[in-house]
Amino acid sequence: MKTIDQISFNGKRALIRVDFNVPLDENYNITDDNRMTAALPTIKKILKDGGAVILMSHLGRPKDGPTEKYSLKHVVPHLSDLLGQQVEFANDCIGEEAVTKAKELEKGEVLLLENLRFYKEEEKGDVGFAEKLSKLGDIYVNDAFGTAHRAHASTAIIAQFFPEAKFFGYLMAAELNNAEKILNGAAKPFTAIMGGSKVSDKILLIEKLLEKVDNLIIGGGMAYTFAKANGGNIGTSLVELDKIDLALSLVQKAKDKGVNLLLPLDNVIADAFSNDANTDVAKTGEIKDDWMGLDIGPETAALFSKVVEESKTILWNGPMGVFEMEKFLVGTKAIAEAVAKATDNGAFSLIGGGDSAAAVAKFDMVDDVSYVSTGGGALLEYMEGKELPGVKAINE
Ligand SMILES: Nc1ncnc2c1ncn2[C@@H]1O[C@H](COP(=O)(O)OP(=O)(O)OP(=O)(O)O)[C@@H](O)[C@H]1O
Ligand SMILES: O=C(O)[C@H](O)COP(=O)(O)O
Repeated sequence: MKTIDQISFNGKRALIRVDFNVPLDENYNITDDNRMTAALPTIKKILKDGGAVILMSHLGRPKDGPTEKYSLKHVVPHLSDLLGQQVEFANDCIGEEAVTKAKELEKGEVLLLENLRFYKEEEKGDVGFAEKLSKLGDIYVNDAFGTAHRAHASTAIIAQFFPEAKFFGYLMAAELNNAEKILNGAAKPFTAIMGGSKVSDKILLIEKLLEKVDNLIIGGGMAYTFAKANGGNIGTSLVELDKIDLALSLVQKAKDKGVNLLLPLDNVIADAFSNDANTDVAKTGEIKDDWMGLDIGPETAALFSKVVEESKTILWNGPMGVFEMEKFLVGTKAIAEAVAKATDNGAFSLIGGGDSAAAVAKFDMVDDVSYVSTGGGALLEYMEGKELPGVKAINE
């Protein structure tokens, strides 16, 4: 793997694509900085070598050019704190200001460019735009694992302008190495825990995992499509009616492959999608009309936890319930505790990005699992066996 360990950045300007697409609250405070802290080792190595750093990223999905809400200037104070030095900011990612500021950077200094997606050329993978960006640095480093599944100007197209000077950052290398431990050579028993809102987002991954795992646990909103497929009453729970046949075929496939497929036995149900709702516990398939399942029930949590605790490799993607609300986080927390226990007993545990990572962070358990990925969609696509454009661009 071509990583930044292979060169010295002394006297060079490194143009680093990072994924600082972090959640911000209404006052522009960063509510989860995992993606920023994860990029620090790469930045620090380059500065220590005697290089200068130019960071580029997207934030959100702006549709109409420059928008206050999506400005990366909001992350400058926190990034400066994390690095222990003032980070410069360019109000545009290309153009005169960016060029001048990049050129004037001294050894050990850091410049952050404004949101790349203020130009529609970024998502289009425009070659001319990529070329303009490429002029800002001597060496291109891709450390944006979270965006590696996008063939955008800054994540993939730009690499052609650095045929001899393109490298993976440490975060990218760590993400790929950890994903590899799951994909190839997972110690058994191997358990995958799938949750979250929709089956449709995870079909390909589930199919791929059926080839590899011993146990497949399905919880969260997606479990109700399976419950419905089995003919039960699910009340007003989340369901994808057009995926019922698919759910049945996945159950059959699991049987054919000898995979132990575990679905919820009971559920915490509520009479409204609210933390103030009345709650009860119902067996799967026996949810009252007008009530909805918002978490796995206690019997299920105990069953899932037992299987997880006995595992040697664990992949977890998607919460077991609506963990954002206090009343419905118990199931997700029980699973997090089981994963932590297994990890303590020597298992390798990888937490997929997005909401499962947010849940583990909320429970303050990030250090109790083996690895929390910064990738949401990127990790899913990598696990599905797809070649990520951001990875391919450095490798070829
Ligand atoms: N029973 C349920 N009913 C409704 N929503 C649910 C239920 N269980 C979980 N959810 C919601 O599903 C959401 C997470 O689903 P998603 O598919 O996005 O998960 P993820 O894969 O972890 O996240 P990401 O896609 O960001 O990587 C959470 O906001 C959670 O509240
Ligand atoms: O949050 C993510 O998954 C990445 O930053 C990619 O963002 P995108 O889905 O808007 O391309």
